[in-house]
Amino acid sequence: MNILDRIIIDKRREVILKKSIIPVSQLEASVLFDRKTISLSQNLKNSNSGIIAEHKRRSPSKAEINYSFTVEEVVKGYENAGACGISVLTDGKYFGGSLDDLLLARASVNIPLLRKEFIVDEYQILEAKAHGADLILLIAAVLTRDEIKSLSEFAKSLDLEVLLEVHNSAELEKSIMPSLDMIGVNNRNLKTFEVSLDFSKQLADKIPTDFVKVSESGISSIEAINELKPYGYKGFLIGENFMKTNNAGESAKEFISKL
Ligand SMILES: O=C(O)c1ccccc1NCC(=O)[C@H](O)[C@H](O)COP(=O)(O)O
Repeated sequence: MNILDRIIIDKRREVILKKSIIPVSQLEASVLFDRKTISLSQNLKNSNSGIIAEHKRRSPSKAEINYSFTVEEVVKGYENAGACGISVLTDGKYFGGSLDDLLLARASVNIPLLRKEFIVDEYQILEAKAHGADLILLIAAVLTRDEIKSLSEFAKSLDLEVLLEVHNSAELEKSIMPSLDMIGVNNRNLKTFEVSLDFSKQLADKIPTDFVKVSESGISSIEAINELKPYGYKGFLIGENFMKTNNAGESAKEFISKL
């Protein structure tokens, strides 16, 4: 079984357990539930840099990345660097993240926050809203078209934007629908961990112009961004390249200043 399938099996179990402990009414009672969200897609359209910086402690493709800074320090550093938005990984088992990370990030910055999670159930979207997210990620590789439709429409009903992630043309073709805001091409194959910017380049023309295009993963140089921009990409999701340094915020600042 590949890692993505394993993550999804664990995630479905986790959601069942969480639902039995924290009722929806408790999520809806969060003071953040009625908060007006901030649009990442608008920020990306109006930005020259387009950087979405990620808080990522570790990942299945790389054991530990960085533990020396607090969530607050990292996300404030990203905001100060001029990032358009921040992605916060909330999966615990494989990425060492949590919903508390999202909450701490929300309390620290005023730019859009993506709940980076393996979403398989509306409950996780309610959690995202209750913990201060502005947008959610849906991964086409693990969802049917009907699931993408119902989950994205549910997110939109809560005023959350939706970033749909694809890795190949079959995933893209099955997923295009009006309830998405941004389409992200993951340069990392989540089943084999192969990374190549060619995935973004090959799919670019197939993404309808109504969606903001985001290139995700494996981006570590200004040259990579300059290569991707002519393909219409407005957003660039970067995690490891910043988090592996001894100061993620400063590293993002130096990177963005060169764009
Ligand atoms: O990063 C992984 O190893 C990974 C493995 C399995 C599923 C998802 C995974 N990553 C999530 C992401 O999408 C990345 O963290 C994000 O795009 C940033 O990538 P990078 O800049 O390469 O850290």
